[in-house]
Amino acid sequence: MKYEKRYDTQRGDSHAMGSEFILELQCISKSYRTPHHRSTPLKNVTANVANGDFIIITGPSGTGKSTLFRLLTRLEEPDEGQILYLGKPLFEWHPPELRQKLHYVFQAPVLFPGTVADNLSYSARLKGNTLQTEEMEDLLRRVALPQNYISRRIEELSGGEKQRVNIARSLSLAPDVLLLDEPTSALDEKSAKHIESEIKAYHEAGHTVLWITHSPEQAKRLGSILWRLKDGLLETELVP
Ligand SMILES: Nc1ncnc2c1ncn2[C@@H]1O[C@H](COP(=O)(O)OP(=O)(O)OP(=O)(O)O)[C@@H](O)[C@H]1O
Repeated sequence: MKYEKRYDTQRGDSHAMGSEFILELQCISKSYRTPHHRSTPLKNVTANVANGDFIIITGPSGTGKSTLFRLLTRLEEPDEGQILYLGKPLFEWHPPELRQKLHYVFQAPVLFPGTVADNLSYSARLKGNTLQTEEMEDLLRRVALPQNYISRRIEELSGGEKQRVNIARSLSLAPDVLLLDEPTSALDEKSAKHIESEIKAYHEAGHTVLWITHSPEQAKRLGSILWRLKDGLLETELVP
């Protein structure tokens, strides 16, 4: 699959958009307090994402990786600090528009009852378009699912198959920034590598990707920038 290249030069175009960075996290803090538990997954986190970056996010369980994605898509708000997308604070974006541009692929697939086709064409329908059968077949091929899965019912699929339908549906949205939360956690190694190469192609076409993983091997294969979250702090390093 060839993705249409969106930008001639990644960094150059982000400057052309009027902001040096596509995403800016400025002194972000987030705490949770329940009667039995208090945690502060993010403490004064500052980081920037340039247009076209491929960032791997890693860190022990419960250190705020998914929290970060929830803040980026305004499913939750930070207690302190602000996040800018294309130079504009997130609270100035209309959430549905924001979530099409900054798209969160949840770790547990969120699909509605019906067929694979119903789910794949959902985003197009929201925009008043229809998705042709060939386009759906192409989406399935991109996530290594057989084309006859178009008519399969969601409730008949395995966890890994649902995860792949979920990724295919997200790709059909062509978001500027793809936020992937352990997207291959339910997949065998061959399928996981297939997804990795599709997401790499998506990135090479000029999109920005943030990918949460617990696998050091996967991190090495994929990203050029590593964000490590621990004790509320974010360390950044370049992957050689
Ligand atoms: N709605 C909530 N209410 C209370 N605590 C929460 C809530 N959401 C998250 N937390 C807590 O915040 C911390 C960070 O959670 P988060 O899901 O971001 O971790 P994570 O790094 O993505 O973990 P994992 O690698 O296990 O998926 C955890 O201690 C979690 O218990």
